[in-house]
Amino acid sequence: MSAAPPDNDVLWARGIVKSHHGTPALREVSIGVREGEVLAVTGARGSGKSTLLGCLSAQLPVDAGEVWFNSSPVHTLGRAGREKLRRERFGFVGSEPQLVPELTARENVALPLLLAGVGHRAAYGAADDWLERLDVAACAKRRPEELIRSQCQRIAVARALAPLPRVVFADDPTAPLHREARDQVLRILTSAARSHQLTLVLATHDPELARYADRTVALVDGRTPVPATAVRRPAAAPVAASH
Ligand SMILES: Nc1ncnc2c1ncn2[C@@H]1O[C@H](COP(=O)(O)OP(=O)(O)OP(=O)(O)O)[C@@H](O)[C@H]1O
Repeated sequence: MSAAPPDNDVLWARGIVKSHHGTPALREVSIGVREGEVLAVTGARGSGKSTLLGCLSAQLPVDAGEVWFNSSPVHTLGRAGREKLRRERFGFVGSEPQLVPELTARENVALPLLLAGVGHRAAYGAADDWLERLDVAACAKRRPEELIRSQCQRIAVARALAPLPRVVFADDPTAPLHREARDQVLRILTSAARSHQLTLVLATHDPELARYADRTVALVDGRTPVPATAVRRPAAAPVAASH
């Protein structure tokens, strides 16, 4: 029997164990993510970052341990319950943009809003807004095949943020970007999260990118050797959500 999750933790996990086809990826990881914080999960390749984000975001069922979202258990949900939670509360940006190839940039960003029942005008209005913020408004009517990878990745970020999910999970989101675009996308992602009180969990193998986070948790070989002492970033001047 475990303790109840603290009230101010939007995500809370205790003793998560997860293997992929017999390969251990997480070995009793415990972590709390506070409401509205930007948390960086760092670690070398293969240290378990993607698996941890998968377990916290209800994409992967855990083998053992507990995951709670908003003081409700996630580890006891079946596939349908996890899908509903992901659709309604979470946004996801991966290292590949994974846009729908048949749709334009604007349609890709509007899609999750339309699927959630938002009206046509409001959904496309929000899509235009977020494309503008991510500096890809000029791509609105183009399909992914007509765009370069870094433009597609900005569109994927716009798509994740437009529905204003409670938590955004970003798994190495700047992998396809060169340095300048990388910094811009991370600034927009983190400042948008802060200005809209979204919680952002950012996995990266690049410890330099942790400077964008409020707090960092390091994974080593599927464990968190420095659990709660997590490095706290000094308060920084807020960055505007749009530019
Ligand atoms: N689908 C899979 N099948 C088998 N093993 C897997 C699978 N996914 C991950 N693993 C293994 O689980 C461990 C953790 O992988 P994970 O992708 O979570 O780490 P990571 O820190 O995100 O790595 P990277 O930075 O390369 O994405 C590694 O040993 C990896 O090889």
